[in-house]
Amino acid sequence: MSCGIVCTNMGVKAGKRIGVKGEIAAGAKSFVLNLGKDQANVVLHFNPRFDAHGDVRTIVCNSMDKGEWGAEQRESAFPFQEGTNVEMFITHDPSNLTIALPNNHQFKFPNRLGLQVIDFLNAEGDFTIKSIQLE
Ligand SMILES: C=CCO[C@@H]1O[C@H](CO)[C@@H](O[C@@H]2O[C@H](CO)[C@H](O)[C@H](OCc3cn(-c4n[nH]c(N)n4)nn3)[C@H]2O)[C@H](O)[C@H]1NC(C)=O
Repeated sequence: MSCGIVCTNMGVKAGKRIGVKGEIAAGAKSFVLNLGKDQANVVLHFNPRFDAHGDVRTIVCNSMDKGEWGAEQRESAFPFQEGTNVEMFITHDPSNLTIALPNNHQFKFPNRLGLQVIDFLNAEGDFTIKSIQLE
């Protein structure tokens, strides 16, 4: 069950950019941004783990298709600090999502669902969204 913000009907087409600004809680263990069609069809589950599920200062990404998790992808960069504000940008095309992080870190995650339009976004865990930009 989501306890953070939930956006639906966003209508973000390929090539458009989603900007998310928010605050990472002091003492954060983990937070999640899910983007996709809906809660069960997630093209990007973005999960920075400060210390959670056995991962320390690791970004874990995955997808969910009709409620089923895909294969995890771990990123080496971890440009996050507990108790700070952060801004991230996500764009997508038919093949990939591109995630732009602080300190000019950027990585790609495959668009496994072939999603053309991102309608859904939710945040969970130790992160409070302050603003969302659709550009
Ligand atoms: C080593 C054998 C078991 O593997 C582990 O299995 C765990 C359970 O499936 C994996 O954690 C899940 O990984 C998923 C992505 O693949 C999701 O991150 C899942 O959490 C879903 C979730 C968390 N949250 C959340 N709400 N609030 C916070 N802080 N987090 N909301 N949704 C996590 O519980 C975890 O990533 C996985 N670890 C490895 C190394 O594979």
